[in-house]
Amino acid sequence: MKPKELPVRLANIMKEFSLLPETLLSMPSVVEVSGLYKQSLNDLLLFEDVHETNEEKLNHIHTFSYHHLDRFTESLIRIRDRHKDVVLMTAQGVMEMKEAHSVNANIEANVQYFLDRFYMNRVSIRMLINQHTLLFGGSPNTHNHIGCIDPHCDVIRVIEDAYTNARFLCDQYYLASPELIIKHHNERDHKTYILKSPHEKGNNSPITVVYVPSHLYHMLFELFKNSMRAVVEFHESKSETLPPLEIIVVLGSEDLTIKLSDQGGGISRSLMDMLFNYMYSTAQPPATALLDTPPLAGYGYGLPLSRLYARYFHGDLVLTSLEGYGTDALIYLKAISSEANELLPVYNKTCQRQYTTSHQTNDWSSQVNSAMFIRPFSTS
Ligand SMILES: O=S(=O)(c1ccc(O)cc1O)N1Cc2ccccc2C1
Repeated sequence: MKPKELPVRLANIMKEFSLLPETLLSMPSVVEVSGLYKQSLNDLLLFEDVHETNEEKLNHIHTFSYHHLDRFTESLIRIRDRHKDVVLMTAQGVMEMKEAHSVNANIEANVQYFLDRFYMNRVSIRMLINQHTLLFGGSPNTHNHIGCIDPHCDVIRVIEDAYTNARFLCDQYYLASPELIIKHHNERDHKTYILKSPHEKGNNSPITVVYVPSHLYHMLFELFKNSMRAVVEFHESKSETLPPLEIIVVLGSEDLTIKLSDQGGGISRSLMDMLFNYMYSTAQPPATALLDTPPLAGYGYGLPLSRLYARYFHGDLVLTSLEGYGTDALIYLKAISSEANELLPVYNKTCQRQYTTSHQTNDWSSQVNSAMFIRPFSTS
């Protein structure tokens, strides 16, 4: 890791903090988060000079830097631990703001823009810290992982783990849970394999990708929770057997796509945007009642954060819903590792303009033109 990478990323997002609407910046939880970042930046700056030494101190630095490296790694671990509740704290700050002030579309747009970049910045900082502590922290290397990156991440296995754990939660709370059918299609050998039940081991070559298993798990666990809840609640009054979830994994030449389909009744287009909106996901209006009773409560940020994990390595997470029937959730990953570099927020004029310009009001309007709705007399 370039020695200045971490302080640069911390400093970038701290500068952006200062552009936030005062109504959010002044919230107690946000003030506390800002304090954590200042503290952590100061911790890192203590190591600033270690890398800039002239020749004659080099020998001294060698012994010192080994000792220093330990202190540097310890400092990173302390920073990672200090920031472990930042997502919850900022969500609390959003909640405090909604209770204390009226929020207009402009503030909502700024909060959405900021939190996407703030959480992406945080994912990248935690990634750097984990890489450093795993590579230099002395812990034994888990079977040729590079830090937290698995060069042969077995997608089906992570799907099975996420399904099993989400299903356990679902059974505990609803005393029922849908089955899962897994299909996978490999562009290279043009065959589609169907695994009826997840524990059945297919004898075909596993679909693997260079990825961070914990990121993939986080996304899948979130999607399984949503789909299981949807299927159980949509069908419980119908006392039918629950329709199974279906997953298809397709390894293409550029994309590795995972599509999870449920028959959970879906969601209307007008509500869909709320699922990724930090302001709605932290509020308690009926709209989020959909997704915030136990055991899925407290996962209000689950979808926006999962989408950030997907986008961090230039992938994406997309929902398409058929209201009244069910929802497809698609995770797109880069099939080629060289394409999967980090996607980082950049602090520049464009970003500053985002906070300073007021968002244009709607420049489309819906006209009811009665002439269009005059039915021709029916001939039937
Ligand atoms: O909005 S959803 O279509 C939905 C959203 C995301 C997802 O991953 C899967 C989904 O199915 N859906 C979530 C949910 C919860 C309780 C009752 C009904 C529903 C409908």
